[in-house]
Amino acid sequence: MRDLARRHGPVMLLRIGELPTVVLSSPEAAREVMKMHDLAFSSRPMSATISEITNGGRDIIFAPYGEYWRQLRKIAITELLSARRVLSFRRVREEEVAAMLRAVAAAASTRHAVVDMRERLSAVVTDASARVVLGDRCKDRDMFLRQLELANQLVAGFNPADLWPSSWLARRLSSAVRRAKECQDKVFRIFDGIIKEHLDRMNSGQVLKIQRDGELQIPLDMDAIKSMILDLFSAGSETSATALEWCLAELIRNPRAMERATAEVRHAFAACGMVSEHRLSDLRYLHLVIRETLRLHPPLPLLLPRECQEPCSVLGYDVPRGVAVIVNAWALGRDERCWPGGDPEKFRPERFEEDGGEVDFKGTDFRFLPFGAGRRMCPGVTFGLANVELPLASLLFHFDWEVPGMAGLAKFDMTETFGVATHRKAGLLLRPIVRIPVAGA
Ligand code: HEM
Repeated sequence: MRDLARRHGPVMLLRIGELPTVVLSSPEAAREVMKMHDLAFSSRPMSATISEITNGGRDIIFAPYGEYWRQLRKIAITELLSARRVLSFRRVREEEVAAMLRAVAAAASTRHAVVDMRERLSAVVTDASARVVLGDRCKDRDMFLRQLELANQLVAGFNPADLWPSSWLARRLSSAVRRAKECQDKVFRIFDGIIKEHLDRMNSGQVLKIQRDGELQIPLDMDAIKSMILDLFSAGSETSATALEWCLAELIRNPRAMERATAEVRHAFAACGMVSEHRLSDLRYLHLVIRETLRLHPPLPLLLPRECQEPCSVLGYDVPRGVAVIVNAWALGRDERCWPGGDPEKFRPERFEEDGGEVDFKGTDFRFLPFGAGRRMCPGVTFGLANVELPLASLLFHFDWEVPGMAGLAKFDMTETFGVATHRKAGLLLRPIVRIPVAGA
């Protein structure tokens, strides 16, 4: 889509199957949709597969703009995602990261000492999120992650039932809607088990307490609660784990950046022998690394689609009602016009330093939109960053990293997978070398 936009301009109308889809690929176009006409683009298109997975949009991500959505979003923010709440979950994150470090250190002491870091990163984020959202680890975590991965592919929408919604035949021939239903059933069954175990406990997790304690304007039944929990996992864990994986992969591929980030964290925490969350804000370069990673690899490269609710004009082009609108954040992050520091394809965290720290992802700078912007902007920025910062800093503090059997770093594969969230296609098999011992390992 980036290459097409270079030929046809920053506002393109694509007809994908039966679906007219407007693709925006410049900061100016993104600003018009997410700021000037934000209200008109504050709902999302609903496909047959998304409808199955979200119970017809009874979750936060796909609920139509309105009172129901506002209530769900408010609950998620007050119970889970506000800066104060995120801070209060610090101990959970520290415990989960400590467990991951012990497991990596144990693997480092074996003869082959190769660790599947994707698996580890995914596990640490999922376990920490499960403890916060549900009140305990998810026993069926691996099965759950497989279902999330499947949902990630299905909701991308490239199946006949979603592309030709008016066709009875396409719906019959496509297995996607059936698979989406099965996927939702399996995930809800996992939640049922956890909910049953914890509903009566005092520590039953932030989201489960809402239904019991809350005086809600619009009452939520258990299916709505489960849809919301699924959202907080799918939007939260998958994105944070993906960002973490790209951070580590980029550092491996860029030894100078790795050296600088490692030196910084080892210097900052030398006296404590471990990384603790309350001083993470001292790590200036690490934050530049995270920003640069999100620029090159926004975990949701096309954000989440919006739908035009009333006819609008975007950069002089008419956008009719009902059209899906996609902002190509991946293309914005790699646009040479937006990143004057030079070579936008290159991983160079220093570019954010040279910029005087001005460019941020708070939804006001339309060159850099890893979390989107406007009313439907990601409410989980603080939670997501907390999921990335502590594990990343800790892994650099305790270990050096090698890629086993790699002839040269140029061969380190950065190909992306297909899906709403895109992670690296190749696994992240790395050899950790302990530099600073891990407590309890
Ligand atoms: C690095 C981590 C994350 C990234 C890159 C990310 C990115 C995004 C993006 C691009 C959107 C769509 C925004 C738009 O339409 O303008 C979004 C929406 C959303 N995100 Fe995140 N996210 C992250 C972490 C999280 C976390 C940790 C949570 C919760 C635990 C979360 C919950 C949500 C929800 C509920 C929405 C839907 C908001 C709505 O439609 O009103 N995200 N996220």
